[in-house]
Amino acid sequence: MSPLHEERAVSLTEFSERLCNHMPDYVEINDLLLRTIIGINPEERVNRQDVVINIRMEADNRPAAASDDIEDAVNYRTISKQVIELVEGSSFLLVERMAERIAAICLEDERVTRAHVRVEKPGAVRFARSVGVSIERSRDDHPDLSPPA
Ligand SMILES: Nc1nc2c(c(=O)[nH]1)N=C([C@H](O)[C@@H](O)CO)CN2
Repeated sequence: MSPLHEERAVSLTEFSERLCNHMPDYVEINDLLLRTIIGINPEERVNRQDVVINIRMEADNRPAAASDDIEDAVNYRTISKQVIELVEGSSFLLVERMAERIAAICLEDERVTRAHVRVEKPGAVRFARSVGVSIERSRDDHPDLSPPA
């Protein structure tokens, strides 16, 4: 192999190692406990119940770390307020629909490349601590959203 090709091969190897080893940054909202109408059973349609929401948003945290300016951060307080407004004002039948709508809120911030959302209903099923769903959605799953920043 010529020196030029060997050099290029090394850089491709290094590139793939960096790509495979790159751990994303996250902004997290943990154990957001809200009460809402959620469920398919008649009593769930009239009585509010607890839901526990966990959110992990992939976003490059380095700009905010460098500037120490909240404007450069995905503000978890802003996202939390939007999620609280959605959930407390909703009456979804399934936790899947709630999780999808929460992921869409997260991805409205163009710095968020991927949203991990878990929605749980504590005590909704007898003998289980909680039941629920976990989803991961990227900007590609929402073509109507702007491309990554
Ligand atoms: N995959 C799902 N299964 C079930 C849901 C749900 O939202 N997603 N909901 C129910 C009931 O509302 C249950 O939470 C209370 O009996 C059952 N299965």
